[in-house]
Amino acid sequence: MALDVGPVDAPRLILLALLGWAAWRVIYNQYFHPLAHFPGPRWAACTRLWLAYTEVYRGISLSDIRYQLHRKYGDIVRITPDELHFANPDAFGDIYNAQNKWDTDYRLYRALGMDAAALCMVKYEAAKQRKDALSPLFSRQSTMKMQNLLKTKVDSFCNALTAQHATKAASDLSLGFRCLAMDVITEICFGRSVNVTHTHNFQADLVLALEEMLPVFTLSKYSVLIIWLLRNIPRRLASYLGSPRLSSLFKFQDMLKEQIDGVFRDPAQLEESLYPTIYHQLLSPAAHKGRPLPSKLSIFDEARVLLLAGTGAVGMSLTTTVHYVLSISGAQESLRAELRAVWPDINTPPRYEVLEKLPFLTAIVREGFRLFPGATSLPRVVPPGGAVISGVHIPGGTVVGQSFTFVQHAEAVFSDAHAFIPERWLGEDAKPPEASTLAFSRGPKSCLGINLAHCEVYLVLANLFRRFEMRVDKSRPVDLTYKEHYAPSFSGEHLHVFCKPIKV
Ligand code: HEM
Repeated sequence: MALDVGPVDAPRLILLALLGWAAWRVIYNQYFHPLAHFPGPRWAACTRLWLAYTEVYRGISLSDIRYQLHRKYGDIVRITPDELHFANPDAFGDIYNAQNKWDTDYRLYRALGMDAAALCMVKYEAAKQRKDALSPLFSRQSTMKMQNLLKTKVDSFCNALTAQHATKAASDLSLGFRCLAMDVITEICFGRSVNVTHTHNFQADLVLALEEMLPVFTLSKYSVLIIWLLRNIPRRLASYLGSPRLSSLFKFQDMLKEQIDGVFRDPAQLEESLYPTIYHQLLSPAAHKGRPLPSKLSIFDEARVLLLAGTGAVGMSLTTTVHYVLSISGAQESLRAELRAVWPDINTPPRYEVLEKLPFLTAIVREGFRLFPGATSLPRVVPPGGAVISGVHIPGGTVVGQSFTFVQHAEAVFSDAHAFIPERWLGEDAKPPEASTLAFSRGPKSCLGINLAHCEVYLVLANLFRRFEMRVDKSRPVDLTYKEHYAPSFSGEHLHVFCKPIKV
């Protein structure tokens, strides 16, 4: 006999079917899922909503959640129904290495709302092709060629510090480093610097707007609606919900769109540029080896990723490093003495190639990158055949990851791991240099800007410590506690430093 479903019963039936499906998913995830035997909170195994509740509603940073879970459940924790997180530092190399051509997990990468950029492409092959096209712009050779341009930006930054000191005020270096990094990345990528270093004490709206955007990425991991809004929200509403500063971000995006329209309309204008930009690379048929060139939208997404990636990590790792150097008695004097030996005349700074050979400066750079809480757990999808991670077979399709701090801050790898000890990179028992580049990840999705980041960090530290006597403003003690929103965000008191110029 046919079931007589009237118009009133249909919604009820749909609701019942949905509830039944949800109940079945919970039971399946708990008892029959291939990851059912991995330890973790019961509700985390049932539904992703547990993590959303803990991270978004309770406001606990994902990095803290992971440490708490590993303390309770051991080395491998099931953090959502289909995701495992590893505490054992050996897992890092099993997940992030050049041989693993694994896809990335769409839930994190799509959440950034820039799907058509290499970083957010979840399929290995597509991401690699795009990255290969961009890489020459950020090679070591190319970075060396751009050094004079970097030097100009660092000089402007130092002039801003000098001007601020003339008013007897401390400089907000947390923002200052990000302003400088933003000036550099916009000049290199788009041939047009935003010049935010000139903003009074570095309070640049564009930099602050990027910081305000970070928590949105934590929300968008759990909601497609927010991802949609990221692209489509009316500007007025965004500024109302967020802050008026967002308008500076919108203006910048308009500038990018205009630029992209311009190069599509008249590619010949690229020939006028003094340096190659991302447009030269992304619109070069040779760089794409005969494959179709990216669309306007795709270039726009790439540009936005570069702005984000090239600003925050450089700025925050410099903040971390300078804070620690200034917290060790005598460290800035030792560094200055080393710098003076290769830079006796203050008006004739050495090139990066000289600076990168200085042992103490190098040890400081490495230790700074190690302590910077850099990347979150970057989720990768185990291929269908499964994989062995940390000595355990993990089924295909599992999302796996390890927060970099589980290696960089692990006592088993670095003794007294939370202390800033540049000496661990010096002498006969020195740690191998590659251990300091973990912060840039490993394998096919490792950082595109590693050469540029090193060059910037060396030039900035050398200029700061050779050209200024620095003293922390103790009335405003810095707080480097961070919250994880894809990238870490330092939401506490900024690093304020009196920077007194050195004349000779
Ligand atoms: C201290 C500075 C930096 C650190 C610690 C850092 C770290 C990282 C890490 C860990 C990743 C991997 C992200 C993932 O797999 O999700 C990454 C990717 C990336 N970084 Fe950096 N980064 C830094 C500076 C820069 C700079 C200056 C640029 C500018 C060009 C840049 C551009 C990128 C891009 C475009 C990607 C995506 C690569 C891909 O699509 O596979 N980064 N970075």
